Amino acid sequence: MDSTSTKRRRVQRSPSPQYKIEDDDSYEPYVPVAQRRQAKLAKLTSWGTNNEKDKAKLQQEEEEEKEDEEREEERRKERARKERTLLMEAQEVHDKRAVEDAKKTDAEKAEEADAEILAAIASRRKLASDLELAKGVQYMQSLKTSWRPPRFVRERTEEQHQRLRDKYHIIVDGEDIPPPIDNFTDMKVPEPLVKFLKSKRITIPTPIQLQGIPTAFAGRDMIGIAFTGSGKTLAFCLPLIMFALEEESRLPFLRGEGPVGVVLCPSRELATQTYENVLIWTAALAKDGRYPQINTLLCIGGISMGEQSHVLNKGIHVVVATPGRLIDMLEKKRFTFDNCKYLCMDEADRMIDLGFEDDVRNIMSFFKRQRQTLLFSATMPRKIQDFAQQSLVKPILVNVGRAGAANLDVLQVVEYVKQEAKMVYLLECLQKTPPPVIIFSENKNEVDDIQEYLLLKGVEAVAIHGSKTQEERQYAIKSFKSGAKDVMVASSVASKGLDFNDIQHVIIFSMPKEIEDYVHQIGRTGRSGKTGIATTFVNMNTPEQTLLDLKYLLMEAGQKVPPFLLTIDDPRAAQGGSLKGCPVCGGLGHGISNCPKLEDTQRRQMASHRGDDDRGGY
Ligand SMILES: Nc1ncnc2c1ncn2[C@@H]1O[C@H](COP(=O)(O)OP(=O)(O)OP(=O)(O)O)[C@@H](O)[C@H]1O
Repeated sequence: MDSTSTKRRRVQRSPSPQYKIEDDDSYEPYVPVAQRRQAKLAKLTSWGTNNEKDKAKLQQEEEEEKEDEEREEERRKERARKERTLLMEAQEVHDKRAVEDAKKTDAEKAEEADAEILAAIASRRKLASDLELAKGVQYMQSLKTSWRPPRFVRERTEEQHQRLRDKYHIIVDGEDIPPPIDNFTDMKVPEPLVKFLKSKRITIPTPIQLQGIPTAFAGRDMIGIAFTGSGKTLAFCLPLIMFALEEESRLPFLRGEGPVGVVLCPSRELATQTYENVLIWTAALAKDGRYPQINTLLCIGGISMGEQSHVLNKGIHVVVATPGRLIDMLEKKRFTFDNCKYLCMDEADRMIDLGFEDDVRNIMSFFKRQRQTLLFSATMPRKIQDFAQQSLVKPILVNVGRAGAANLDVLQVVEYVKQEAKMVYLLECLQKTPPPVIIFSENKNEVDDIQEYLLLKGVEAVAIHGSKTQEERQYAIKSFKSGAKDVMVASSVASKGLDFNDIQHVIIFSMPKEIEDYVHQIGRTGRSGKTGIATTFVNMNTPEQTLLDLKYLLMEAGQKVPPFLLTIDDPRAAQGGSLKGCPVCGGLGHGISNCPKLEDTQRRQMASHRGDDDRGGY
């Protein structure tokens, strides 16, 4: 800017709080432009000179002044723009948002609120161990194994693979997905084991096995989701047994060496059952004489590890454990995970979900090298899937049916039974099918009351819940499994993963608040392709939201919905909102903001912060 214009600006501005005059001494009163022009004209006229030169000069000066004025006006506007207060801007943003909000429907607003809650709970740390997180270790490639699909399978096109998946309703997601194989022999499962499985009527792989076993054999991290009773145990145990066989054949394990892999379970009962399966399958291999003995250790609370000393004194190939006892053993260095490279979590959503996440992270910190991680469950809400997926290496998702959907082989009957009429009606219900029957109740005292009532009525019943001793629990399972007892009354302890022979009928005496628990409970029947019945008692004590979850689940499974359930309206439908399942529990009848599981988890977390958490199952 030149000095003339500076000066001109000074004279043109009247003092105001906003435009401070820099040099008061040079102040000149403001003379409007028109007045100045008049003065100039008068001056020229008075000189009596009317020549062309003077006129041109006057014109030029006028033009310059005009330009100056325009420039000044521009600057003024610019300054005004810059000096708009933040408050004004904030007000504008607020007004704009208010207009946008007014346009949104209640359902859209609710959806936004749900997304915010989900984002808040999803911001948890990854599942990688503390050590891995601290060292910033991040594995980018999956583990390499020596397993290859047979050549004729490799030569199939991707379209052929997909056709096979479509045939069995298998949904997969991930990079470089190994091919599905619909035959155990083609999967290269050792012949004596194939023979043994055949003797147990396991001849054709189930959908989760057909895609899950090749995926695990190929060393890939995976999330396996499939209906209750669809053979997930074999899908994750077989690969571990094969890896153990391979390592033992290469260099036999000596005392203090191993394990090759570990299977983590959320309850002692489930761990015991998985352990027994591994024992049977590895024994079938060893019996053949061509394969080495695989040593398996059961590592659960409530049993003396002295009983397992015969295994601890040898090299260990496989460990089946509950988290609490496993951490204890690792801390005492009874064995190490220095060479462990396979970690499978059964009922994984439970393990990660209900406050056991830190235990799992702690267990992971004992691994000294890259591992293959597998998560399996019948219910795996989106929140857990997202969370787990971030923590696995190039994971493959193998999904058979919707996660959390009921097994279609179970006939679901829901009956309205008044609280005081339940016991009597229970006896009537027991007549529906021959034994064995399981009765579920949410409450330990109620479990005891039901057992007592049935015993009085001459029904051979055992009971199992978290407050029973380990011996009592073992006795109940053993006598029920062997057929010595006809009825087992259980709290949710027995609902997850336990595989009893040919349960005919499941009676849910009190409907659990969380629909996932219901799915697991009815899933004790209708296993391995057989059909079963589930009768559920509901009444006015059952929360409406639970009833809505139940209504949608029945509709999804194509089951008969009783009239009293049909009359319950979904408030979300009234708002015109979407009826997507809850990402926290998978329930179809509510959103995240009123998820009973989220409430429970938060309550549990608060309890654990206070130090009064009950981890009874361990
Ligand atoms: N390919 C197969 N063909 C027939 N039966 C099978 C097959 N694979 C496993 N089974 C049998 O099916 C039953 C259920 O298997 P398993 O306990 O592994 O189910 P699951 O999917 O883990 O169920 P849950 O989700 O309830 O734990 C078992 O008795 C098992 O022996």
